Amino acid sequence: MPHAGVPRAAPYPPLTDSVKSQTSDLAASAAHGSARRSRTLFTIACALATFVVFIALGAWQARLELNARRSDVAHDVISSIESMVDRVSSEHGRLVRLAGMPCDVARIELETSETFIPYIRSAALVKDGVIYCSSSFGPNTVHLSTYLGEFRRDGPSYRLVPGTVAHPGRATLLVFFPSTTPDPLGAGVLFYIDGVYLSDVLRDDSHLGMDRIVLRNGRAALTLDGMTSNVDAEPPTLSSSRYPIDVVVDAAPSLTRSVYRRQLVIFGPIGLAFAALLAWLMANSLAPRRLLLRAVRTGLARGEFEVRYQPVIDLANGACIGIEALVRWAHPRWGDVGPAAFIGIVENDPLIVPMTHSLVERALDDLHTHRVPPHLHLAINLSPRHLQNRQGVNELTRLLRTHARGRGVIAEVTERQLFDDRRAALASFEQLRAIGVRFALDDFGTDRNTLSPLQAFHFDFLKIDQGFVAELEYGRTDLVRGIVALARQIGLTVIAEGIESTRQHERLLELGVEFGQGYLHGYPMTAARLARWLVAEPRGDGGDGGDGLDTSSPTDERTVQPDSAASGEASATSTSTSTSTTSIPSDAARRRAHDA
Ligand SMILES: Nc1nc2c(ncn2[C@@H]2O[C@H](COP(=O)(O)O[C@H]3[C@@H](O)[C@H](n4cnc5c(=O)[nH]c(N)nc54)O[C@@H]3COP(=O)(O)O)[C@@H](O)[C@H]2O)c(=O)[nH]1
Repeated sequence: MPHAGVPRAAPYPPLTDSVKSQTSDLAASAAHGSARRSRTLFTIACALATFVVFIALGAWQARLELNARRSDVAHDVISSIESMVDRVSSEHGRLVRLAGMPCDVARIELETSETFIPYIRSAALVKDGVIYCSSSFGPNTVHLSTYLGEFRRDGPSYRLVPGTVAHPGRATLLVFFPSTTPDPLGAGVLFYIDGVYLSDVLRDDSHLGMDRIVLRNGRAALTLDGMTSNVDAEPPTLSSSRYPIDVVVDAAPSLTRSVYRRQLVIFGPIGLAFAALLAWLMANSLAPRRLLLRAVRTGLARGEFEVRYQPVIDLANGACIGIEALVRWAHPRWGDVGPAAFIGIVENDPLIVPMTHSLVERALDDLHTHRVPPHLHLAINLSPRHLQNRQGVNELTRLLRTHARGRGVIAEVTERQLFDDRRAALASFEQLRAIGVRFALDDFGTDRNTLSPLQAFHFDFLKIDQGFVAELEYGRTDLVRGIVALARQIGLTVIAEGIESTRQHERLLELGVEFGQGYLHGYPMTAARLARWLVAEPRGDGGDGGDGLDTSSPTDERTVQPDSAASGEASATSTSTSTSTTSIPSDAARRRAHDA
C-alpha cells in the first residue's frame, strides 16, 4: 500500500543504454587489456635487464681475468729484471774500489767481472765524470753524462739506453754505482746489462697471448721491436718497488676475444636462466592478482556484486540521516566475500570504474525500489583512480544526474593515490560538485600525508577512522578531540565511523562529533532490511525536516513507517508524524536487533 509520505510520483526511469554500456565487458576488457600489456612489458623489461646484468657480469669477469693475466706477466718481467739488477748490485762493492786506479792496473780484475757477473756485457770505471776504463775495450774516454745525463753522486743511477758508443743500436740497461771516495765530477763503476737478456725476459714463452710488453725507464721504453720513446703517459701494469722501471702489458686481441667468449659462454646461459626464472616468478606472483581481477570481471558481468547499506546517524538524536553503500560479493563458490578481500586490488585497476558505476547504479535502484526516503543521503566510496578517469567521471555524472532523483550524494574518497593525477582529480571534484555531490575525506588520519588533501581538495566532511573511535573506549580522546578541532577550524563536518558501543557514542557526542555510523546503530544491511530497519528502529527524527547534513531533497516528512507487513517487502516511507525521542540503542539491544 503506498504511503502518504513518499509520493511514487515518477516511475523509476529505465537505465539508459549508454549507462549500461559503462559496465560492459568491452570497456572492462579494454582497460584490462592495456593493464595486462603494461604488466607483460614490465616483466619482459625486468627479464631483459636481468640478462643484461649477467652479460655485464661476464664482461666484468673477463676483464678481471685479462687484468690478472696481464699483471702476472708484468710481475714476471719485473721480478726477472729486478733479479738481474740485484745480481749486479751485489757485485758492485768489489769493483767500485777500483774507480780512480789506472786502467792498466785495474783492467785485469775488471775483465773478470764479465765472467762472474751474469747478464752484463761489460763493466767500466768512472773518474771525474768520465768513463776511462772498460772491461771490453780497455782505456776509454766517454763522458758518463752522455748516457746518464744528470746522475746521482750519492746512490745508484739506472738508465735504459738504445745503444752505447761501443755497441750502437744495442739496447742496454746501465747501472752506475758511485764510489764512496768523494769526487764532485763523479767516480764509480758502470755496468752494462745486455739488452739481449732484457729482450729474452720480454719474449718468455709464458707470455703467450700478450700483444705488447713494454719495459720502461724514464722516457725510454724497450719492446720486442726495439727501443722506443716512452712518450704517452700510459699507466703501467706494474712498477718495480726497488728500481725505476715499470712494465706495460697488453693482451692480444685473440686472447681478449677468447677470454670474453669463455665468460659469455658461462654467464650467458646463467643470465638466461635467471631472466626466465624472474619472468616466471613475476608472472606467477602477479597471477593471484590477475586471477582475482578476472573473477571480479566475471562476477560483475554475472551480477554477483551486491550492495549493503549502513545507516549514518545524527548522534544527538539517533535519527538516520543517510546511508553508506558498501559492496559485497555473493560469490557462487566462495560464498559472501567482503570488500577487504578484493577492493584494494580492484581499486588499483581500471576495473574499479565500471565496478563503482554498477554499484552506484544498483544502489540508486535499490533505494528507489525500497522507497528509502530521498532525504537520506547516499554515501558512496569513490576511488581516486575513478576520479582520475575522465570518461568514468562523465558516466557517473550522467548516472547521478538522471537517477539520483534529488537524493544527496556524498562521495567518500581516501587520500591514497589522490595526488597521482591531481589535476584530473580536481577537475572531477569540480564536475561532481556542480551536480550537487559533496565529498568526504574517508579514513582520516590513517595515511601519512593527511593534511595535504584537505588543502588541495574541497571536502565537506571528514570521516574519523574507526581506529580512533575504538580508542575512545579506553578513554583516549585526544586524537579525536584534535581532529574535531581541526575540522571545525576549516569548516568540515565530522562523521565518525566504526561506533560499536554506547561509550564511544557518548564520548563522540561530548567531543562535539555530530554524525556517525557503526555496528551500534546498524550493521551494513540489504536494501530490504534497511527499509525494515528504518521503520522498526527506535530513533529520533530530524525534527525540522533537515538532517543536519543537508543532503536531501526538501521534504518535511521524516519519520519512516512500516509498509504493508503482509507484503513481506518492507518499504520505508515518510509520514508527517514526527517523534522526538532521542534513542541510542544499548549494546545488548543492538546485538539483539542484528541477530534478529
Ligand atoms: N572503492 C570502494 N570501496 C569500498 C566499497 N565498499 C566498501 N569499500 C571499502 O572497503 C573497505 C572495507 O569495507 P567493509 O568491509 O564494508 O567495512 C565497512 C564497514 O562494514 C565497516 N564498519 C562499519 N561499522 C563498523 C563498526 O562498528 N565496527 C567495525 N569494526 N567495522 C565497521 O567499516 C567499513 C566502513 O568503510 P568506510 O566508511 O568506507 O571507511 C572499506 O575501506 C570501505 O571503504 C565500494 O563499493 N567501493
